[in-house]
Amino acid sequence: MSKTIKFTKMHGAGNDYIYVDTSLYGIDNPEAAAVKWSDRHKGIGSDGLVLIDKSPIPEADFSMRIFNADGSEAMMCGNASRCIGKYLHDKGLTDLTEIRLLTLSGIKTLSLHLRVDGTTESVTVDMLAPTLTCRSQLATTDGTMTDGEVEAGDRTFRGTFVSMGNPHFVIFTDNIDDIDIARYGAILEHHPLFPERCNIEFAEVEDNGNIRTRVWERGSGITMACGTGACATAVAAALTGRSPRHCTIVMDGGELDIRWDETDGHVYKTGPAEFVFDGETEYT
Ligand SMILES: N[C@@H](CCC[C@H](N)C(=O)O)C(=O)O
Repeated sequence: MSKTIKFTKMHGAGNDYIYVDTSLYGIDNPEAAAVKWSDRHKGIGSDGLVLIDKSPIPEADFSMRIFNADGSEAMMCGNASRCIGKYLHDKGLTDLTEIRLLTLSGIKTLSLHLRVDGTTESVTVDMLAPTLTCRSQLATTDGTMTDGEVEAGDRTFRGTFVSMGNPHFVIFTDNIDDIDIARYGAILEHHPLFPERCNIEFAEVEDNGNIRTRVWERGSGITMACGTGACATAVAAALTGRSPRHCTIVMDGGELDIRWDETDGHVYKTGPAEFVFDGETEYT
């Protein structure tokens, strides 16, 4: 039987998702809904689907699940987590301005920065500590790779593996605008080095110290920004001596401020969160 689902379209630095409050609207098959609704021609159009609910455990306030446009579920989404903060606060679902969000990669704290009219302008997310050794996500003998060589079709790239819960491979280059992101991103996403597939970031340090980054996301392809990808890029840049631990990542859809704290080892990500529109759709 078909039912009407209310949803909200939001974006963080151009990384756009469809948000559904599953405490109101149950979605039995989120994988299929993500594929159908994300379609930019025949659906609503998005980089994926995000489900928001109350937390099932007392240590967190709310929970999220994220499905890419191909229906695959990811452990975490940095841009969506900021949008969830705005969604919950600006729709009056919570008075909290520090929200503990349960994700598949742990509880992330969202700190909301409000405008004078009380709406949310930007959000800082404590993304917890990056993981640099992960044998399930990286098939090297020790589960690490820093500036290692990887072949992709007719090219060899050097890159660094960083997991922010989800896997990232960060490639620094001097000619970012000349790289065919669609071609090499797709090859690298499915490279045997990455048993769970991988998100791929191509990055270039600019003269002013900002890091220009273009993204190929696992399960969604080229996106305008990736929050976990921005964190992974900043961590890879600091690890390899290309940048201090606090930097600005400039993506096609906007800028994210990333700080890898020396004391607690956590990565703090600050950036915009925007409503696009509310809508409803039939769900069968
Ligand atoms: N856009 C996201 C990450 C979404 C999941 C990713 N494609 C994956 O499969 O790991 C972000 O902002 O972090």
